[in-house]
Amino acid sequence: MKELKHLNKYFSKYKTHLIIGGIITVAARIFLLYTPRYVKRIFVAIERYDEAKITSDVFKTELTQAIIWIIGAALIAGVLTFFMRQTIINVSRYIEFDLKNEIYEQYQKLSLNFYKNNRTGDLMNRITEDVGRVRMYAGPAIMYSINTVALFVVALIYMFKAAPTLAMYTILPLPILSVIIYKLSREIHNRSTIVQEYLSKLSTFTQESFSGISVIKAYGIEGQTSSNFNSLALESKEKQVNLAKVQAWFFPMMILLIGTSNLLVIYFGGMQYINGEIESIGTIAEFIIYVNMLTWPVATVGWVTSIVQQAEASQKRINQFLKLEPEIKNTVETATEITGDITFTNVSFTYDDTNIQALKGVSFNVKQGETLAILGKTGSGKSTILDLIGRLYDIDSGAIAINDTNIEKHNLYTLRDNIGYVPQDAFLFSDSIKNNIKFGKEDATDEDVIEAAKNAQVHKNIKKFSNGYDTVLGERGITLSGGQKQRVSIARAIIKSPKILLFDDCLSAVDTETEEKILKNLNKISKGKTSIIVSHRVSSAKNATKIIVLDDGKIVQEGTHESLINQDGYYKDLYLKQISEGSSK
Ligand SMILES: Nc1ncnc2c1ncn2[C@@H]1O[C@H](COP(=O)(O)OP(=O)(O)OP(=O)(O)O)[C@@H](O)[C@H]1O
Repeated sequence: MKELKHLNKYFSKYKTHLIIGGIITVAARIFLLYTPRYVKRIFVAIERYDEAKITSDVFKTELTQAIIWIIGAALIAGVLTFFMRQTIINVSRYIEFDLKNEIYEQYQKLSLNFYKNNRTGDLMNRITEDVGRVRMYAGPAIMYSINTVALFVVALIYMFKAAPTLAMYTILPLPILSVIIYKLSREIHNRSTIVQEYLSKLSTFTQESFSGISVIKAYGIEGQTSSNFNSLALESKEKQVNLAKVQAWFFPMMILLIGTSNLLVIYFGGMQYINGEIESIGTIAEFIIYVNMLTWPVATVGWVTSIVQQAEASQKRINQFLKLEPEIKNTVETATEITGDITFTNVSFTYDDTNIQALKGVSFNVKQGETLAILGKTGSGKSTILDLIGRLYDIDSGAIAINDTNIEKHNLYTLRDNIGYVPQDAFLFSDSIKNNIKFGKEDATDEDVIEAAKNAQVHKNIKKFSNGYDTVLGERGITLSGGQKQRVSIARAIIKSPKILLFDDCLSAVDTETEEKILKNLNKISKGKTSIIVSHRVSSAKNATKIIVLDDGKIVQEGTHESLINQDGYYKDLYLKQISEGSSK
């Protein structure tokens, strides 16, 4: 129960609901237990009438009173049971909601490394499946526990008052029942975990084959994919059948044990009645009802134990993530000023997971209003520089300063708020084009969106879609071409009008003519802002204030376009290659 202590703050938050729920539960059980006692009274009345100890009128009155009590108590117990669920089960839904939000917020805070080290499926599972299991503890488990304890205590008091020896015999099989149900529940849980694993394998497989359907068709491997699916589905079916086998034991066991308890009551009750140890045959009827009423709650002891164990395991998995401290910490609470002067001094950085040293002593400076272009072979560290400016990772040595203040001394949120970042792989959400652009600035007007799209040279394309800016992208909507995606992503960055614009090879999928137009627009809108353009094309870099060329994490060339084309090296070679390619087209 150590891990489940995390939920105490929520229990305390909803304590009023829980206390009321508890009181209602106890009251409902008290009313429920009126039935066996009044059934006994009916039997006693019949016996006394039979023995002519009471008149027909008295008998009728007693019978009517008992029936009214039974119906009335059952109705009240029913209404109270409804409110019992409404309070306690609702609390479990509130806790589920709070816990999901807590986990989601924590996920948002954690750094990129966390996402690299954990699989998306696992993250999703903890926020859905695991929270679901914890909810079973916070709601049903607590409700059934109060229910069982209340029913048991009240019933035992009545039973021992009515016939102590018979009460002993009656409750004998109940612990056995509880242990059997516990064992069955555990086995059911183990097998259903395996079934869940197979279901998620199956859905991952199906999802991937649908996403990659064009590749599957192009390679003509539909048959092979179907047979892979078939074998996975076959294994999944076997696991389901295994689960069904254990589940099939549940009710027969219950029926067997209820039957045994009933037989014990009838046998020992009958003996005691014959020996005159109990006053009426009605006591046997009363006890049979008790046995049937107690069986389910006792069975739930085993079930609840297994729920608590599952919840403990799930909460442990949740706590593992909740206790993680984000690697990138915001150390400054108040907003700091960002102007756009960026200085790298001897910066080195190694990726933890791959141990690749992506930057080795990199130093450069770019002033507010200037444009820096970064070129270099693939894997030379260009994107890493951009990631470090946004503090997606913290550096190992050296220093990065923004307007002379170390980047770690800036408020992290102000810093990121002042950056417009266009990543290498433009990611667009399954939402309208308008919302995808507005993602950069939530309060942007339609005019702002159009303006940004025009500057990113994508307005004309968007206008051609029948729904224009309301066209939905992604799974539910249309797919944009690589170049269109890049331009929507550029519009999203520039709509923010940030102090620093970072473009990570984001013009690679557009033709040189469109590239030229976008660069011209960017030049216009980035007045007074700092821009860093990562590219493999000289055409993107030639107008930059400064160009640096990276090779294996080090700056190997630095200068302006004019100076670099007159210098032997990567830049000049690239320039010559690209103009010869251009002229041969
Ligand atoms: N997220 C990451 N985790 C681990 N290693 C990484 C990560 N990103 C990049 N690397 C490694 O760091 C080195 C520099 O990568 P980076 O993406 O900065 O290069 P790049 O110059 O932008 O390449 P490209 O032109 O192909 O985009 C590469 O060797 C790469 O394998």
